[in-house]
Amino acid sequence: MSDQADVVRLSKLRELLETHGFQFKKQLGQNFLVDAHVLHRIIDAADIAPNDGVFEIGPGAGVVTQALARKAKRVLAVEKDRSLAPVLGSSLREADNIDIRYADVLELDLPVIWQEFRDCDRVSVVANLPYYVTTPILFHLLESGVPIHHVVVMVQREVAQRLVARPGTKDYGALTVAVHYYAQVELIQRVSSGAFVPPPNVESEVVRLRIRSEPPVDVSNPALFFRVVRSAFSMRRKTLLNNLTHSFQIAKPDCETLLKAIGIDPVRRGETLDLTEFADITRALSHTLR
Ligand SMILES: C[S@@+](CC[C@H](N)C(=O)[O-])C[C@H]1O[C@@H](n2cnc3c(N)ncnc32)[C@H](O)[C@@H]1O
Repeated sequence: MSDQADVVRLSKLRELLETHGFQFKKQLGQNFLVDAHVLHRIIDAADIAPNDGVFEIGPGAGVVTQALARKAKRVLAVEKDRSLAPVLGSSLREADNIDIRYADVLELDLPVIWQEFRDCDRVSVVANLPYYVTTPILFHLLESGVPIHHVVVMVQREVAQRLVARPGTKDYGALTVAVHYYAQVELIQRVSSGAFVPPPNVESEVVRLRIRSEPPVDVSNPALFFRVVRSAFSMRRKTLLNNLTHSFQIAKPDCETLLKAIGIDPVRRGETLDLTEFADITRALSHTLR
């Protein structure tokens, strides 16, 4: 179906929801997309080939789902709100390559779900995310170990800025470092609140995460790497030395020697360190903690 069909469908969204007596649930982050231009930017960014699978989180009324199904081999979408079943049953009735599961995505065993994409060349994740669970969902995906090509997601603009922040800036934090460990992040499109029904009270942004095949830094112990990152940002105004000694229970002089040995000034703040420096600290600490 054509792009024009999306415009028509979007204009009928309210009618479809009313027909089925659907009530929006704010607590589930239900802000449905009604802007055809933004929809097409999402689909373009997902760059789906005919033999690809797509995992969609939160199909809502199925607007993004339908557009994805026109490009992909199969779409598996997981929706927490069962009351959307009649709406989705009606909006997706013509597609035979869409499978909807009613579940909380955070409770799904993703390696098991990925089995269903066995016959697909690549699998991407696409979602207009429910903002109240953005970070847990991103980590559920990234830490699952399943092979993901791209993740194209609509997030709150504030989160998008944190994802692309540079060391030494106020937006740079544990989320930035952790996501960069797994992926390269690109900003795709700023989206105003008028693109949704009902409009959220924050601005949004579409971002694309290109999942790395290998981490960008050599970290022999990823669990320790993430502990170091969390520790460095645990008290932002404290020095690296203070945060690390507190989290890892090492004597201050020993920690100072360790940091100096790898060329890192102990009085720096965690927010000034880049990924390579976090990796250096992890390796040094793994010898000390042995
Ligand atoms: C921002 S809306 C997006 C709806 C639709 N994709 C669109 O773009 O119009 C987020 C959707 O995620 C669903 N949702 C919320 N929490 C969820 C969870 N934990 N697991 C799966 N779906 C969830 C909501 O019910 C809602 O349909």
